[in-house]
Amino acid sequence: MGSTPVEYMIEASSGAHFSGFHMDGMQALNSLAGQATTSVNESVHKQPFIIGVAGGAASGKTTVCDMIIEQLHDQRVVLVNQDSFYHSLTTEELTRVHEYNFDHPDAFDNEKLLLAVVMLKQGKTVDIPKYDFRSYKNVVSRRVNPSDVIILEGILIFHDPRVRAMMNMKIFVDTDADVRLARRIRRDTGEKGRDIGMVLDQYSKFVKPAFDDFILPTKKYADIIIPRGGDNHVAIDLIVQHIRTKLGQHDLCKIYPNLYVIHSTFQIRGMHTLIRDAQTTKHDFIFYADRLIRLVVEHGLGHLPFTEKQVVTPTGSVYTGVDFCKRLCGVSVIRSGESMENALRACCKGIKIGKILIHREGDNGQQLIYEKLPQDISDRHVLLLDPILGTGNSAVQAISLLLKKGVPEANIIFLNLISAPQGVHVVCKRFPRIKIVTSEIETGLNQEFRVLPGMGEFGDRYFGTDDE
Ligand SMILES: Nc1ncnc2c1ncn2[C@@H]1O[C@H](COP(=O)(O)OP(=O)(O)O)[C@@H](O)[C@H]1O
Ligand SMILES: Nc1ccn([C@@H]2O[C@H](COP(=O)(O)O)[C@@H](O)[C@H]2O)c(=O)n1
Ligand SMILES: [Mg+2]
Repeated sequence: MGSTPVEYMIEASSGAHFSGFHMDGMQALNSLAGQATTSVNESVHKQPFIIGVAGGAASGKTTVCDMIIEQLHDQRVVLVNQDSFYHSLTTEELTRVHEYNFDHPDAFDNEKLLLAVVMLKQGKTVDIPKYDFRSYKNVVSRRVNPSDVIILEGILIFHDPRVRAMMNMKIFVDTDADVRLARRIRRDTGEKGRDIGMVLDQYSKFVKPAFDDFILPTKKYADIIIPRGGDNHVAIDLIVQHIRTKLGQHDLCKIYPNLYVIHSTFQIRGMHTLIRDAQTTKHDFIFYADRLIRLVVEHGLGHLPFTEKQVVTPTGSVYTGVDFCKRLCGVSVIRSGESMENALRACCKGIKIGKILIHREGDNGQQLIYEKLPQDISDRHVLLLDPILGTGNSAVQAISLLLKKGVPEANIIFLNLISAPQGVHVVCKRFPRIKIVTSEIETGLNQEFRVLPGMGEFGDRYFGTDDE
């Protein structure tokens, strides 16, 4: 697998945190440092979803993994077993194999495992050794191709914090010790052709103590603990559902839990196709932009807090519902943001709407020119309106002003029609508690800081101030 230092590989992979947008991630950092330079990354690669499955020996890990793989039949899934990374025994060790502790973390080549996971995470092909339980050696290797889902399975797969950190989901299979022992005896005497006395000796000398000392302490890292292993169909269904949702999500949503991209449908794609088309008439542009804006606004309102409310229906029955949040207001970033005001007014009768004007000089120098905000804005939830999030520089100015006015960061919902990854990184990193709701994530920015593929100057097209 070459001799590239693992630390370097991890660093590159933790571009993983800018998943799918490695270069753009770096550029976002530059932007953060006030030097917004961005271009479209041509070598975008989608990050795989990495699942770790740990648990005692014979707890049912492989069985659970097989069931997940079967249910994810339409995805590219690869299973990597920690067993593959057992050190081959030397001739000396082979003569005293009954004294060898296969359940200790040192029994594995942890660096090799780490490197393999880093490479798979980066979408690279990797050769994984195959371990033979009868000869106690790595005999051959198999080629593993990049996949959408990578499942890492093994008794101590949560042991190394570097491997753990690369996992998107951690599962611990929790099976009673007696059941594990009974299964182990059956498996080792059958499949591995071992003597029952040897199996029991190994269990009391190494397997049980190592479970208590090394495996059980990693249970705390699990996101999901599955009792009854493969018999727990509900847990497996839920896990598969979650993986499917995550795979369908934009990679940025995996990094920033407060970024919400509205669920795409062919209607939504169709509307985007129309408003992005340079040939679309002004009338159609406004019509379809309004439809999309309305969807974003409705989705954004769904993130406001609510209180439970009961009403009596005309049939005399009690309906338990919710009451809308009353303390809210809109703030539009002039001029494009004003295009979103109608949709907000249509959803929230009589809502107060403030305004902010930020002057753009190039795209580095941003200057706040004008603001008119409700006096009691600090007591309100704020829907900040701007159809396009590009570099994130104007957004940072606008949000900073709201914070200065006393609006809690968590009370701000930033509504966009389209958002560039660079802007998302900048805003989400600087203001991790605000929510961004958008209808599509763009590819990137061009040299002039224009969003790509974008839809041109939104304000000009919407308000009819472009040349035509
Ligand atoms: N729910 C179950 N009921 C009965 N036998 C099971 C169950 N789950 C696993 N087994 C059996 O127990 C043994 C160990 O299961 P496996 O999934 O290989 O565990 P692990 O990968 O954790 O070592 C296998 O022989 C398997 O067929
Ligand atoms: N040569 C070996 C290598 C490992 N073991 C045992 O396998 C167990 C881990 O495998 P699971 O599929 O059960 O996770 C572990 O308890 C080792 O003791 C072995 O017996 N011989
Ligand atoms: Mg197994």
